[in-house]
Amino acid sequence: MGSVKALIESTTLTSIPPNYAYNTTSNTCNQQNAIDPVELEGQIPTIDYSMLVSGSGQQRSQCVQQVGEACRDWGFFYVINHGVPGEVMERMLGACGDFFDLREEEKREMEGEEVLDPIRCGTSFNAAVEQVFFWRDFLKVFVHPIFHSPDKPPGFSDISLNYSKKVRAVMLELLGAISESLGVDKCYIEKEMELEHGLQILAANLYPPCPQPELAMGMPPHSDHGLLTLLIENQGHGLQIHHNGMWIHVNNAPPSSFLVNIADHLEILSNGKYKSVVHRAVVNNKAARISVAMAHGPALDKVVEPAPELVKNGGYKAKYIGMKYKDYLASQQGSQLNGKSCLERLRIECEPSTK
Ligand SMILES: O=C(O)CCC(=O)C(=O)O
Ligand SMILES: [Fe+2]
Repeated sequence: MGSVKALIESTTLTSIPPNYAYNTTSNTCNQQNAIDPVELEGQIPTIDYSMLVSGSGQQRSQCVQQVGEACRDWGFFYVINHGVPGEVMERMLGACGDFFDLREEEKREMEGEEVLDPIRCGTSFNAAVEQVFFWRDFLKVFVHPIFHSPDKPPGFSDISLNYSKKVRAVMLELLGAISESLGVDKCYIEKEMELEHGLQILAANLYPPCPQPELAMGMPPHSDHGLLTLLIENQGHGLQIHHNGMWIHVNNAPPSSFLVNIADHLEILSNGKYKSVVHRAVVNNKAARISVAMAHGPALDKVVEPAPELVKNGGYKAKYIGMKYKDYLASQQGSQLNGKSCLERLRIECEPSTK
């Protein structure tokens, strides 16, 4: 199937083809889709990363507490002063733009066949199983534990290697703070999830300008697999997160910040103390939007289940059954993306224990 980029460049579109019409009554009459977005500005918490790595003891523990509150109350937060230079982020976004500018035949060589192929590009989310397509082209590359890269465009490999390493260091420090905020040792998540062999996926999204943005959808409501996602974008006005029953526009990112979100396997590991958050990407009719989401998960063969220490600390029974990360990934990426449906299948209904 051709990319959305090729579609809009092949002709002058004044309306979207019917198979991209997502926002029809049959699709939006249920669940989160029906709720109008409500703008709440400046509320997503901001974490000053420098306090974690170079603050005084007191500043650091204050920051760990803020991280814990952001995870508990929002599941999304900005990270500033993280030490990754703004130009490294810009170059990464630029290289992804150059990738999407490759000729269709060049991109087709990198389509991939299986959801676990280390380099995969395409359009929509999983066009093989979808009836309605999303206004989105994507590139997904496994960059850890083994680094992969498309061999085009020139420079992509160096830029993505440098970016991936820098983001990984930030992610590990954040997971350290998250571990501490859960009352366990700083290295707890890193060790338990075998992050030395952890999967890291660079996922680049292109949302070309759309003639009928109110009808199309860039990415449907979903939560991310893995532990933590760090996102950057070339412009705001696209991402929305579902918070307290409302859709919130995310468009006031502090300059050069990462937007970090809790993903499904941190919800499982923390036994639901920190929850992954449903989000979606809408499109606009003015300019192409590019986002680069760096997803960080455990080792592919790791069975993720609620951590015994965290189950006990909370005085609750395990709320999720364990599943191998690889199997979860294959199941989520190989079907239609639909809210938290994949995670819900692992949920155990249980009452608080009496002890
Ligand atoms: O483009 C965005 O802002 C969201 C992308 C996203 O949710 C994802 O890649 O999982
Ligand atoms: Fe996402």
